[in-house]
Parts: sequence; structure tokens; C-alpha cells
Amino acid sequence: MCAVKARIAKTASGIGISVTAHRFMPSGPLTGRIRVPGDKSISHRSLMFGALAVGKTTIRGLLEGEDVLATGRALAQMGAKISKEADGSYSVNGVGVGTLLQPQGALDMGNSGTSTRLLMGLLASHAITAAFTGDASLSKRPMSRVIDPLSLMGAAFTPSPGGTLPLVMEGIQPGVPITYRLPVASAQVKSAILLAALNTPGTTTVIEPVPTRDHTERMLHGFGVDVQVDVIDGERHISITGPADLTPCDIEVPGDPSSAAFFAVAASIVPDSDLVIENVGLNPTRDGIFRVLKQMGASIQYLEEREVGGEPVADLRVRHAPLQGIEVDPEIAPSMIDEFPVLFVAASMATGATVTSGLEELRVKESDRLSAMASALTQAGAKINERADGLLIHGSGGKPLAGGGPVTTHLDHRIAMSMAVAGLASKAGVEVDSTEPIATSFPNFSDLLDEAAS
Ligand SMILES: O=C(O)C1=C[C@@H](OP(=O)(O)O)[C@@H](O)[C@H](O)C1
Ligand SMILES: C=C(OP(=O)(O)O)C(=O)O
Repeated sequence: MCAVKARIAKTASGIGISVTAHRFMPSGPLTGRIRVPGDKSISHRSLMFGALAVGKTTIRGLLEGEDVLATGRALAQMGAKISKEADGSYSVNGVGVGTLLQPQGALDMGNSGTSTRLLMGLLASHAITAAFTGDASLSKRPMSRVIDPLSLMGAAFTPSPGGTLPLVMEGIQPGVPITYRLPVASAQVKSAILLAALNTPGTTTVIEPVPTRDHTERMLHGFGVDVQVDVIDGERHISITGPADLTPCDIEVPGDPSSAAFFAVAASIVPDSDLVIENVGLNPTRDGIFRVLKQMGASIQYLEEREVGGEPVADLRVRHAPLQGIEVDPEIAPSMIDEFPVLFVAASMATGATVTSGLEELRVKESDRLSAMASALTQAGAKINERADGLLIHGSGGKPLAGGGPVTTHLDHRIAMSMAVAGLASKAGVEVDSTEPIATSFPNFSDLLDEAAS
């Protein structure tokens, strides 16, 4: 048994309730080389686009997280044949654009916003009626942001009060093309509309005032779709003319920068750490966390920069370094939207104050991540002021946090993993009330912690 496994003590399990609390204890330096699992956003899209291409798509490095598996199960309900091969790769035999089958039974999206919103887009331009359901966290999240544009294209929705799941969607074939300016910086909304456009005759255009992750555009191009991107007055205009066919292809999924971020922060704040995180995707619409950590004084070196599956990738060497508090430019937020919880952990160990703003979107993720992290870090001994659109964090000047808990993770994997990282650099460890949600995006998180800190 390696050292960290012993330090992660199981502290509770309710009778009849599948909740596993863990106390993440102070850790020695993180060293050696680790490889984080495949990118979640790219994994979802690989399965979806594979399902829309007639013939066999091969995916290497697919993230086997619960969110991605939910996407896979939904696509299988609509006729795609998805199988895992002996070498660990996945094969998808797609049915083609316009020929998805009517699913029997509801599509259970689990905890996954990306599965829900992208599949709503995909199905909106098919003559399919589908019920979407999800867990307690997903059932609170806003769906009007996709319902509004997809309704303009002709789909009909019966959502739960407040525009939430469970909902029923009646797709339309043929739908009408639209030009839609995104009212919120969201790759999920952009992607939902672009996926609906694939089976909609005519040209659909999404106008994106603030750039968000561009995996949909890059990958659809890889599947042979003509995706037109024009920058007009600083805004991206992304157009697809349907109906469009997808050609199957071979995909290699790079490591997820959102998962790597937990280890980059852990190695930055645990003294004497020197860790290499291999094969990390560094798409400029995703690498904001590494840019901000470097601005704070983190020692992050990019080794062996290369391309994997059309995405920039490098091995990251991260060494412990003193961090300085900074004011984070709100413009960088979309390129690190899922990494703020763990950035808050880094900031709570920095010297001086870190100010974040423009982060209202964090309140509608798997949990209200501003409020959840403010409570969790305060419980662990950090000094935090919660504001409407961000946190003001007074750093400890490199001193370990007191620790404590149990902190409430609200079915949110990123809160659980962020507070696990806080535990590594604390005096008494941090107990998180439930580690189950971690499996949605990073099933081997604890094993890798174990490996790096052994
Ligand atoms: O398109 C995607 O794959 C994602 C987009 C982001 O959501 P929003 O589009 O809601 O910002 C992000 O938070 C999510 O984890 C994945
Ligand atoms: C917000 C996230 O995912 P989703 O929206 O797909 O649930 C996330 O992974 O942090």
C-alpha cells in the first residue's frame, strides 16, 4: 500500500446512502511523472461526432468518466454502436446525420451539463421526441440558454419550472437556420446550435462576442464539415451550412488540462514538489489556469511541445514555488472556467490578496462554485470574502491552512478535488463529505495522487 492511500482515511459511510467521505491528509512532495485521463470536452464530442458519421470512428484516450459514459449510453439508445476494443480504444459505428433513431425511454444525463446541452442541440433538428433527466445537481441547472435558440430553430420544449430538467424535447425536421448572438459566454450553447445546424437546411451562424473553447469547430472540421469562422469587429462568427455529412475519422484525445490543473496547483503549493504531468492539452481556449498560475509565480515549464489530435499538447514540469496574490483579468475566465475552484485553493496559500471578478457563471455549474468554495475554504482556515461575481482571497503567505471539514461538495467533482488539494497543503487534512462525484471527470484521481505523493 502506498503512502497516500494510507493517508486518505475513509471516515463515513451512511447506511443505505452511498456517500464516501474522505480526509485528504497533508502530503509529502509530489514527484515523478503522471498522465491524466483524456479531455472530457473532446471525449464527449468524439462520441457524438462518431455517432453522426456513417462508418467507423476510432477514439484513443477516451475519458472513461461517468459524464462521457452518459453521452455514450444516450447515443447507443439512438442507434450508434459503441464498443471498447482490446487495445483500450473505442470504436463508434455511426448512423449518420438525420438518421438517429427515436430513443426508447428517457435519456439519463447523470451529472453532465455538456451531455445534456450538446445532445439537445443534436436532437433538435431530428424528428425525435426525447425526455432528458439528470441527478439533483443537473436538475437545478439552467437549460433556457439552449431552449431559447433551439426553439427559434423550430424545436419544442416542455421543461420543468425554471427551465430545468426533467424536460421533453420535440425535435423538428427540417428546422430553420438562425443567426444567434450568444448572450452568455458558453461553449455548450455555441455547440448546441452548431450541432442543430448540421441537419438544418441553410446557413446557421453563432456570433460569439467572447471566445470559448473551440473543440466543436476544430473537431467538426476534422470530420470533414465546412465550418466557416470569421472574426468581425473582434467577434467570432461561426457558420455551418446544412445538411452536412460527417466522415468518420481516427481521434486521439489529449490529456485534460482541467484535470491536470489539480496536480499543477498541488505541486505548486506542496514544498519540494517536482512533478511532470504528461500529455496535457494546451488549446489556447483552455490554458488560462496555467497562464494565471505562472503570473502568480508558479514554476510551470512546457516540455516537448507538440500536436495531438489537432490540439497543442506539452508535458508540464511543475515545481513548488512561492505564489503571489494577483488581480485575475476577467477576460481570461472562459479559458479556465472550470479551474477557478482549484485556483482559489492556490490563492489561499499565496502571499497577498487575489481578486477575481466576472465569474457569475460559476454559480450555475454542478454547484454554486463561488459559494461552495468560499464556505469550504473558510472551513479549512482560509480568509475569503464572497462577492456577487467572484471571491476576494487573502492568502496565508505560504503557510499551510489549518484544515478541517467535513466540507460539503454538493455533488460537484471540482469542489471535491479542489478541497482534496487543499488538504495536501494543510496541517490537519481536509475532509470532503463525498468523493463519489470525482468519477464524473477524473475516475483515477486518488490513484494518481497516491502515485505522485508516494
Ligand atoms: O463545451 C464544453 O465541453 C464545456 C463548456 C463549459 O461549460 P459552459 O459552456 O456552460 O461554460 C465547461 O464548464 C464544461 O465543463 C464543458
Ligand atoms: C461544468 C462542468 O461540466 P458540465 O457542465 O458538463 O457538467 C465541469 O466539468 O466542471
